[in-house]
Amino acid sequence: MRPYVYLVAATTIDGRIASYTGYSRLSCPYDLKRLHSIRASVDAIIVGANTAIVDNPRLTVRYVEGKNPMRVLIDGALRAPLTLRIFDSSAPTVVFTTHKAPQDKIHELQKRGVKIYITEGETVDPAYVLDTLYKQGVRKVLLEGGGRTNWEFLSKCLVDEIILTVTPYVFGRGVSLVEGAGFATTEDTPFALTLHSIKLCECGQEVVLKYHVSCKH
Ligand SMILES: NC(=O)C1=CN([C@@H]2O[C@H](COP(=O)(O)OP(=O)(O)OC[C@H]3O[C@@H](n4cnc5c(N)ncnc54)[C@H](O)[C@@H]3O)[C@@H](O)[C@H]2O)C=CC1
Ligand SMILES: Nc1nc(O)c(N)c(N[C@@H]2O[C@H](COP(=O)(O)O)[C@@H](O)[C@H]2O)n1
Repeated sequence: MRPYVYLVAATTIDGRIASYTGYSRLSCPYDLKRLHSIRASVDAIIVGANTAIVDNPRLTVRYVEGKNPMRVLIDGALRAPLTLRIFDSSAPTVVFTTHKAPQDKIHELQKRGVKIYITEGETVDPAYVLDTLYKQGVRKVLLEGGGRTNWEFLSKCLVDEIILTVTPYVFGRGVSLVEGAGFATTEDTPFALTLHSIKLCECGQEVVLKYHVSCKH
């Protein structure tokens, strides 16, 4: 058993979630409200190290009423500086890392109440992350990127729903919604997407697409 996983992001029309400089503020206020409603409905939010470092996000519920979910950072080498907001006391934070993590950083975070899982291997197995969270009572997870982390979960068929807001911008290069080794053809994906709904955002300029993800095998 594992939690239900929503992958939520805002992209440009050329499929980028960030520009080549890391700029990623794409969503309008209505879309941010939608994002925060999803945050309020889940038990945990997962982000990768680059998102934590580049954006320094709070990952809290602010634009709607609701409880802050647990924040989960996947950071194989524990590169995230201790000064990041994700390590403040506004919500519980859990880190999944590997033997590459510096010991002094681990101890400092543990002192602050951050739960650290040091997993075997060179990278963190996303299935292990979900299994561990499930055992802690987490039933719904919001995967908030970035591209590499989205790949880690999606390529292993560990996403159930994708909620994508397409915004009226073009970056030309930057970080794609999913950043990994890639698939050669549409046949090669281990999953299939089914369009569930299309909604024009209240701002009139953004389109919210919902896809259900099913595993082929
Ligand atoms: N527009 C949007 O909706 C969003 C945009 N972003 C943007 O995405 C960009 C970051 O995306 P990426 O560079 O693709 O990085 P990322 O945020 O996915 O982080 C990748 C890093 O996380 C760690 N990591 C992830 N999975 C791991 C695993 N299985 N094992 C070990 N370590 C693992 C590694 O350190 C890896 O280098 C940022 O610029 C951010 O602003 C992020 C979220 C949403
Ligand atoms: N859905 C969505 N739309 C955007 O335009 C975004 N830039 C993001 N980014 C995600 O939100 C995090 C920032 O969260 P806080 O406002 O600091 O709580 C950022 O790190 C991405 O995960 N998402």
